Amino acid sequence: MISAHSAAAVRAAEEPLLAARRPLMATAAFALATRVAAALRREGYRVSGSIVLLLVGGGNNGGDALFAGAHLARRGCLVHAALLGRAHAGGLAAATAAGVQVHDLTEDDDPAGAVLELAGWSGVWVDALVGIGARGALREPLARVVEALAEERAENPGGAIVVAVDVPSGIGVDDGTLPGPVLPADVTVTMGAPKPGLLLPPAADLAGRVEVADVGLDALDDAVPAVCRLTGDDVTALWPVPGPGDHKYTRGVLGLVAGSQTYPGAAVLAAAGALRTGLGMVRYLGPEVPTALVHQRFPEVVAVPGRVQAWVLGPGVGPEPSVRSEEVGEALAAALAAHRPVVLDAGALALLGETFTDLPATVVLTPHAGELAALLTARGEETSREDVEDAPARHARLAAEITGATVLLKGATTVVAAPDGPLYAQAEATGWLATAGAGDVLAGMVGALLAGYGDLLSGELHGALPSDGAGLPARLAAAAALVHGRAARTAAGLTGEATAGGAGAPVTAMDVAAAVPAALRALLG
Ligand SMILES: NC(=O)C1=CN([C@@H]2O[C@H](COP(=O)(O)OP(=O)(O)OC[C@H]3O[C@@H](n4cnc5c(N)ncnc54)[C@H](OP(=O)(O)O)[C@@H]3O)[C@@H](O)[C@H]2O)[C@H](O)CC1
Ligand SMILES: [K+]
Repeated sequence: MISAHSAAAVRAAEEPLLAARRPLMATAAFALATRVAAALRREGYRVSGSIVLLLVGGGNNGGDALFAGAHLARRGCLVHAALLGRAHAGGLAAATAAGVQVHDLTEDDDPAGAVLELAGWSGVWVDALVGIGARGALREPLARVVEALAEERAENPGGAIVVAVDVPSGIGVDDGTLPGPVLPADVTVTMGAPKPGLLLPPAADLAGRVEVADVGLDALDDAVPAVCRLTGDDVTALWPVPGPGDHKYTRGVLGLVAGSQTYPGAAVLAAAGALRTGLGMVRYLGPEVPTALVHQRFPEVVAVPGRVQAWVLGPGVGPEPSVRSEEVGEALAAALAAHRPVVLDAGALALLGETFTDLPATVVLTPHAGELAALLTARGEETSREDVEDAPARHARLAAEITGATVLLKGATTVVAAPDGPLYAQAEATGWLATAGAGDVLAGMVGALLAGYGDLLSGELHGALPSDGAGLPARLAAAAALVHGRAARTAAGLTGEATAGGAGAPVTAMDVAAAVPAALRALLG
């Protein structure tokens, strides 16, 4: 699992080390210099003779860069430091002594112009304007400098390598927002632990490859992270693998109230997602047309009421009141009365405006940005789709707090929030996954996992959730998002790992469901 910690948690972890006079900045700077050199070599450049431009702000973030610049100068780099704030005194002294050429632009009439000129000769730009000490959007003149560099980079994408120190300057460190201009990085060398903004959209998209420099912040090992990203190993540990003694009720039965006469296909897609995820049985309850379609594709689905351990309600049901949405409401009331975990998708989300106001975290909402905006607005928090897209984590958390439910916000990076505990941010998806029906498949997958843990989540097995059980629905939802993304990559002809390159090819939602077993095989072995 990749764990990100807030700026405050990192400072708290630093405190005792700084009090004990541990040379954190020296460690950070050495790691930064090493990573800059590695980035140069990866691009096929020699370290010695490369020209490096340090963009130095007035805090310790700039200090890291100045000390790193001294190391790089000693390794034969030609290092320029553009000072855009009152520079860290020790760092400046070390840099000057090592032969770094210092350009004090604090009083310059046109600092953006001066920086652009230096940037034009340089093979690496080290962004050390602000780190975790940033408050809000970059102020002038930093904003202008960053805008000019970002424009230059956009026009000349194969140009300099951009290395951000700790975070790309100016991102919302704790919430992943972009309050103002930010220079996109190729590499972010982050100190001690990733910061939430390096995992959360939209800021995470500007961080490039995130490399963690170990500066010995051991206290973070025991701290609850602010944001997590599950990796394949976490999913392997979490996925319910049946043993020889299992039968369909121990594996989990999922009740599915999805699809309508208007949108019958969603029933098939949600059933496909659930069945490919692996569970004991899908019990489908719906009108004639979707039932026939489901049976045509999956004869194993049972279409009569009976015992169920978790529910998926709403895919393929419109948001407007209808007979079908009433059925969804009745199923939700029954599921809640039986303390069963539930996934609420599409039309089911529209029920949460006035009724079902106080939900347990075992209810997982799976909105996209527009649906989340509508839900929040219906709950008195006027919100647009753009508001959600600008700050997905904040809005997912707000919806979780207001409803009590776990919220899986779909997007290129899927964010999962519970009313408390860490957020999850899963970024396995490929652009090909943005296709009709992919959300129905995901709802079925989350439902199947909840069904697998259904008796546990209902408190039936142990009378109570295990100690980490409060976060279990969020973890399961994040695991489903990971496998959904990897299945899409597999179906698109890409390798399962999100870091691998290649363009791939289009996929349908059914292709994604069909590729879930292959994605799982790669994970479960
Ligand atoms: N603590 C340590 O020994 C270590 C820290 N590391 C690195 O340090 C930074 C955090 O350093 P800090 O000095 O606390 O803060 P920053 O450098 O991130 O930023 C502070 C300066 O930035 C100015 N500022 C703040 N917000 C803005 C803004 N929106 N626009 C422009 N300028 C801004 C601020 O000026 P003020 O006038 O607002 O006070 C400061 O000048 C951390 O990120 C690490 O890189 C080491 O890595 C480990 C040791
Ligand atoms: K920075």
